[in-house]
Amino acid sequence: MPPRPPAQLTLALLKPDLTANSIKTAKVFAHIQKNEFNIVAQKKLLWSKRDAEAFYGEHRGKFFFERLCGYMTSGHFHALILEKPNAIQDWRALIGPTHPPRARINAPSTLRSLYGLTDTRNSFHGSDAVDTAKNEIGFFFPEFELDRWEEEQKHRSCVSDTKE
Ligand SMILES: Nc1nc2c(ncn2[C@H]2C[C@H](O)[C@@H](COP(=O)(O)OP(=O)(O)OP(=O)(O)O)O2)c(=O)[nH]1
Ligand SMILES: Nc1ncnc2c1ncn2[C@@H]1O[C@H](COP(=O)(O)OP(=O)(O)O)[C@@H](O)[C@H]1O
Ligand SMILES: [Mg+2]
Repeated sequence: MPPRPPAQLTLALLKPDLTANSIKTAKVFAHIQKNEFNIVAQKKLLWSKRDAEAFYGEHRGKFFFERLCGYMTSGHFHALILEKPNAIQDWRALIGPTHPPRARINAPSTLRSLYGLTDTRNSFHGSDAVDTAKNEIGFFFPEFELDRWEEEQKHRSCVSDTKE
């Protein structure tokens, strides 16, 4: 039996346009399960403008920054911690390219292709790297004990190694 690859965490958002539609939201949770992501934590929240500007600070000054913050404060949305081997890369691959109109041409089976509306209202977010995921998990889930989770991963891999 090959050793079990280590699990990884990523921060996923189901943005307000999607969360407002309970049928589409249920379908997305089914996609998450079908793609074998484990939901380690989840919350539904409503952002202030300050929250949105803090999270998307890297885009301050870009032409779409105001409309992005307006979109992200337009309603409640889901924040999830997803766990899977290669969770960061797999979730980014599942949601697809940033712009849904292009995704519908280049990546038609991705979630942004299926559910995204426009370049700004693209319905999903996924952390883009290990450090980003750590920061974004801390941003949404300050109560989540990431160090403890990492210790548990080390223990799990030791146990599975000794079983080999
Ligand atoms: N470089 C640049 N691109 C722009 C500007 N304004 C709009 N665009 C781009 C953004 C989108 O990729 C595309 C369509 O713009 P829209 O105003 O329809 O924005 P978007 O598609 O994000 O729709 P939405 O804001 O959700 O209503 O054109 C701009 O001032 N500079
Ligand atoms: N050219 C654009 N026009 C409108 N909105 C954009 C554009 N580029 C990015 N955005 C919005 O800003 C968010 C963050 O952008 P970025 O980090 O580049 O993409 P991603 O969310 O795929 O990592 C995007 O999810 C989208 O909502
Ligand atoms: Mg990004």
